Amino acid sequence: MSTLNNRTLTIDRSATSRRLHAFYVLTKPRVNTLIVFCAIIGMFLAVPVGLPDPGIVLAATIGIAFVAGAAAAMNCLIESRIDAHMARTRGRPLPRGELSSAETLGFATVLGGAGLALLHQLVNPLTMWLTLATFVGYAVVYTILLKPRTPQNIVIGGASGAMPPVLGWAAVTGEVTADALLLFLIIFAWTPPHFWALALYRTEDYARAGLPMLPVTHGQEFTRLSVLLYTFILFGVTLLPFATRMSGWLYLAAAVGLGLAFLHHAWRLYRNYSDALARKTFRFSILYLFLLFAALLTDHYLRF
Ligand code: HEM
Ligand SMILES: CC(C)=CCC/C(C)=C/CC/C(C)=C/COP(=O)(O)OP(=O)(O)O
Repeated sequence: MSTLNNRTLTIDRSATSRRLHAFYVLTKPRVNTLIVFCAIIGMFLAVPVGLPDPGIVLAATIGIAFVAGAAAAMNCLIESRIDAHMARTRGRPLPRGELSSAETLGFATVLGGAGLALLHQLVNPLTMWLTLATFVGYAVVYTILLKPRTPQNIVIGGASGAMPPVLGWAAVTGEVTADALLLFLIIFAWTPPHFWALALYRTEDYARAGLPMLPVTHGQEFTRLSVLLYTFILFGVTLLPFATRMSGWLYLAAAVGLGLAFLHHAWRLYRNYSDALARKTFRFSILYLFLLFAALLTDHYLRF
């Protein structure tokens, strides 16, 4: 009898941990780690000398992470049918039937509500409103309105992905300055080459799901050219923090080095396409953004 009870307990426990893991997957934890990292860098860059208030940093980080997780869960809910058609996404909790729509909606509401309350009570109302606007920008404007309608979906929708450093900045200063907008601009220009590199080697997936991504609507060659053009724009935009004296020589060296490496990937992709190269370029885009923001932070503290 006691053996049976033990076994039932073990099965229950593993069922519970599977469900907890499914909720965790809904928040797109890997994407959101970089999103939150960029928000934290925004918090540190916003303070001219010294460190931001650790209590604000902690509350803002948790608040932004919760709302970003809720936005990802809403995206999974809205796109569960589309996700079922794509090899990359069909293993997500909703298409697999691990979680119901009601559970996902409940989870996103509680997580997002908790994040917004935290931002309002422990950070400041401006950050709460900007984070809410970012949530709506991703879950509604991008996911519902733009993504199924236009290949410019990620160019326009990228504005919400570019918000995290602005949110971090607003959290510690209570305002949004021109320097914060430069950080926005960097992620905004980075998003098209980041996403289109992936879309190039996932074109069949997107075509099957009926989504008008650039390689589906305008073909591979036009997309490769677009990646190259946006990587040039990104290169120019990343020089602005140095040009405006927001950042110094160390940052400039990193921006030029990383920018040339990104251009090298984009150029090779343009001249000599392969899925493997597109995958490599996509992976590099992530490393690039991480290192560029790390360079902004290092430069900020080594100059003082
Ligand atoms: C509208 C803007 C964006 C679009 C459409 C987009 C699209 C995508 C897609 C489709 C993936 C593959 C995800 C998967 O297979 O689960 C991905 C991965 C990723 N994205 Fe983005 N992205 C955007 C903005 C951003 C931003 C702003 C960041 C960070 C600041 C970011 C960071 C990442 C990271 C770290 C991954 C890798 C995830 C992994 O390894 O599983 N993305 N992105
Ligand atoms: C509140 C806050 C900071 C929110 C930030 C959330 C945000 C704007 C995320 C953008 C990055 C992202 C998850 C893209 C996935 O694109 P996709 O949804 O087209 O990818 P999929 O096909 O994998 O679902």
